[in-house]
Amino acid sequence: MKVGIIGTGFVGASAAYALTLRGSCTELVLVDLNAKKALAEAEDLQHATPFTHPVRVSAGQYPDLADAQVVILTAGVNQKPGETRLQLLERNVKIFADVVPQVVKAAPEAILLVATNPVDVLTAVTARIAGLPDGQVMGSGTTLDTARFRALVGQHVGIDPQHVHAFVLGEHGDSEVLAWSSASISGIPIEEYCLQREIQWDEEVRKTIDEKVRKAAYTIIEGKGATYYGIGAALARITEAIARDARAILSVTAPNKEGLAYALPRIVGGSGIRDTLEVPLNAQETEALTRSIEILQEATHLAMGHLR
Ligand SMILES: NC(=O)C1=CN([C@@H]2O[C@H](COP(=O)(O)OP(=O)(O)OC[C@H]3O[C@@H](n4cnc5c(N)ncnc54)[C@H](O)[C@@H]3O)[C@@H](O)[C@H]2O)C=CC1
Ligand SMILES: CC(=O)C(=O)O
Repeated sequence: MKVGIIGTGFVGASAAYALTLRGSCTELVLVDLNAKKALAEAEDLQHATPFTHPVRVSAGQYPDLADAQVVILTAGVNQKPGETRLQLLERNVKIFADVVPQVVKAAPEAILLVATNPVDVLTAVTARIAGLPDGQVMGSGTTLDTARFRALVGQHVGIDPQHVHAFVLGEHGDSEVLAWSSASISGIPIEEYCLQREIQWDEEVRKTIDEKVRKAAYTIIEGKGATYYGIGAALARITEAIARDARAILSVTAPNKEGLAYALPRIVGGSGIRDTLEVPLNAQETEALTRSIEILQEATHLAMGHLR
C-alpha cells in the first residue's frame, strides 16, 4: 500500500518515521517544496528499514503520488510560541490552494488526510477544493487531543492508556471539549473505577487533566519549538485504519452537509469515513460543543473568503 506525505517538516517526517516503524505501508513517497529536505528525509528513513519493515521510501514530485491509497497533508506553517492554531489560517489556506489540486490530479482515488493547522478548517477547505466524494477527505481532528486525554487519565489511574475510552470533540484547538461524562476504563465509568480502587477523582483532578490536554501544544512549543511525535503516531494509526479497512473508531474531523468540519468519533476504514457516531453528552458538554462548532463556523467562513 502506497502512502504520500506532503510536507516533510517536523510533522511530515515524524509521521513518515511512525509509518516506517509500524510497517503501516509498503511504499512511502515524500513531497516538499524544499526538495532537498524531502530527499534527505527519504534517505534517512530508508536507512531505518533494515531494522523496521520493508518500506520503499522515496522523495518525489506530485505525479509520483499516482495510485497512493492515502495522502497525508502536513505542508504549511506551524505555531510560534503563544500563537493559536486559528492564527495560521490565512497563510495555510493559501498553501492548500496550491497543494490540493496537484494532489487530486495525481491521485484522485486517494483518501486525503489533513494534519496542517487549523486542521478542522483546512479539512473543510480541502474538501471544498478537492470536490471528492463524502468520506474521502478527513483531518486528524482531535485524535492527538484524545490520545493526550487517554494518556493522562491512564497515568492518573495507573493503567495502560489503551484501556481508557474517552474522546475529545469539536475543534482541535482552544475550544475543544473533553467528554468526561462518557469516559470509561474498559467500560467502567472512571468515577466508579476510582471509587473501587480508592483513587482520587474530583473536580480538581479533572481540571488539571483538562488544562494539560488543552494547553499541551502551547507548553510543548514553548519548550522545543514544535510538536510532532504524538501527531506522527496518530497519523500512522489513522493511515493503518484505512489501509487495513479496520473500521476503527477515531475522533477525526470531516465536513458535514454544510461543509463545516469538526471532530466526532467516526468509523474509519478502507473507503475513508464510513459513519459518524453520537457521544452521549451532559448539558455542559453539549453547550461547550455548540460553542466550539460556532467558533469553527466563523473561521471556516473566513477561510472560504481567502479561497476566492
Ligand atoms: N493536527 C495536529 O494535531 C497537528 C498539526 N500540526 C500542524 O502541522 C503543520 C506542519 O507543522 P511542522 O511540520 O511542525 O512545520 P514545519 O515548518 O516543520 O514543516 C512544514 C513543511 O511544509 C513545507 N511546505 C510549505 N509550503 C509547502 C508547499 N506549498 N508545498 C509543499 N510543501 C510545503 C515546508 O517546506 C516544510 O518542510 C503546521 O500547520 C502545524 O501547526 C502540528 C502538530 C499537531
Ligand atoms: C500543534 C498542535 O496542533 C498540537 O500539538 O496539538
